Amino acid sequence: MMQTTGLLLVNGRWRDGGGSTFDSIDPASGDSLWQGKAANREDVHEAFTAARAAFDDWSDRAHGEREALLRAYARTLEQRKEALAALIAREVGKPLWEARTEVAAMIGKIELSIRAYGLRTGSTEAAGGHVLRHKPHGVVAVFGPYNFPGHLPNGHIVPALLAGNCVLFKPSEQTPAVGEAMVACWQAAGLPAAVLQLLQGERATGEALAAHQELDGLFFTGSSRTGAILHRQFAGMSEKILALELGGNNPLIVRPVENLDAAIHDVVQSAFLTSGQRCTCARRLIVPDDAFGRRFVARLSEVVEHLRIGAWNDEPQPFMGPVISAAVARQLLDTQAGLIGLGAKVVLPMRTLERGAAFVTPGLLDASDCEMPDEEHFGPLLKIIRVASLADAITVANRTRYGLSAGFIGDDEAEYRQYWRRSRAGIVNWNRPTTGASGAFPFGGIGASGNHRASAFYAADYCAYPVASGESAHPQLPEKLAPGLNL
Ligand SMILES: NC(=O)c1ccc[n+]([C@@H]2O[C@H](COP(=O)([O-])OP(=O)(O)OC[C@H]3O[C@@H](n4cnc5c(N)ncnc54)[C@H](O)[C@@H]3O)[C@@H](O)[C@H]2O)c1
Ligand SMILES: O=CCC[C@H](NC(=O)CCC(=O)O)C(=O)O
Repeated sequence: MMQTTGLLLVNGRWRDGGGSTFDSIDPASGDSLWQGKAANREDVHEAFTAARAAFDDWSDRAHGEREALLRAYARTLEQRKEALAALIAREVGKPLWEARTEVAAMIGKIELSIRAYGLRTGSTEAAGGHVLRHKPHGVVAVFGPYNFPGHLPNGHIVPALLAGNCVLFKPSEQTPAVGEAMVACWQAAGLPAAVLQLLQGERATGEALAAHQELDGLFFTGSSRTGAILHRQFAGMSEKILALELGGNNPLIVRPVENLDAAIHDVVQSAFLTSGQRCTCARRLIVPDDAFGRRFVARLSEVVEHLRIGAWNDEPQPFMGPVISAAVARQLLDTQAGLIGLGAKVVLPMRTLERGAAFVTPGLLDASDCEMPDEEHFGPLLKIIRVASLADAITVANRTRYGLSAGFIGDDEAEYRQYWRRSRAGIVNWNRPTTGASGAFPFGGIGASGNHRASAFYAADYCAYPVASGESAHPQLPEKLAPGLNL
């Protein structure tokens, strides 16, 4: 297992924070796996001062030099990949097989970001001495969520550094160990001091970072609730760039298919991968209210009931692990009880396992006859809604203020095209899970799922701003002077 220290990295020095102590708990065992002190306002201020001082040198470096540092970081990740995967798995609770895919995505992000920078934010020249270049914003903060503690902050940090920004990184307070291990990889790769700094902490640290006057931009992945707070906080500050990657209440429409089990597979991957803790997870399954729909739900229930649930290192490996904490498991069970109180019928109950308080089984509720709140329930709880027609399915799918991912399962292409035209989401899939988006494409949502700054391949766009220049090595008189001008 990778060793971590519980320290901050400020101006190239690992040291204690001045704030209160907090722990990271392995959700499977309940053991503390990391303990450290949060960064307080003074720590945050010191990090901003150091980042500002480091910025000119870092942004002046040749682009190729920054690319080389990114590749050195990728090599370090490659060398440490097994240990890093084990740490991710243990801290989040996801199975080792899945944590390995997270590390692979982190490594893959390097070449994708280099390609994206060239295609979306590189330099171009046009006739007449017109040149387009891009410049970094300056000092930016990255706040990460707990469900992908490596891959998602990495998806902001890599393109931000490549563009020449200095970054202050605050991992989720639930996954500080992975945040530390990731920053240690950058340091081992030779990144100069203060170009990337680590500020551990809870909400107060995030608030101090977001409110600092030296901040030029904030790249945030997390809940829509926190995203809305930050959006309000940044109102009237058009000089600061804010990229929000938020949650969803994602619909998945099911229509007749020949291969029932292939369709069930896609639903399970959509709703229960990572114990339902992916922003792209399907939350609402919209099925026909007929014999096919009933057969579909019966088979789904049978398959879901037998999903293997276990700890990250169990053998054989489980499909899914615990949720992030016992507190979150309790909240999910309360949510289930609340929905039942509103009239939802239990198809398969979510319940706690004796294995530990953070282990819950996946639940299925039939919510056809009740008014459900338009909320993201971030866990393995799928609501089923029966509808009479495709038109009704589309109406129900769009009945949300969110717009992250959406899916359509069905053999009829014309029906899918009809849905695609009416859908309101940044990711719309056909006969594929709603999860597992490609890093080679933009990734982001509309509505309450973001602020129109898609990440993944388009992260390059919010990491640099365009500068258009008309250039000439020497002043030159034009062939024709303006009327009334004599030279
Ligand atoms: N769209 C995406 O790309 C994407 C990806 C992963 C997760 N998510 C979403 O993230 C959520 C799960 O992650 P989470 O629970 O860690 O999110 P969260 O919003 O609780 O926390 C995210 C980060 O914000 C910080 N924070 C919380 N309140 C703050 C405040 N008032 N000011 C400044 N910082 C504050 C936290 O400390 C943490 O670092 C889900 O809603 C999920 O859908 C979205
Ligand atoms: O939890 C939210 C992210 C889910 C994940 N999305 C990506 O990995 C986007 C691609 C990228 O950022 O490179 C998914 O779709 O499962």
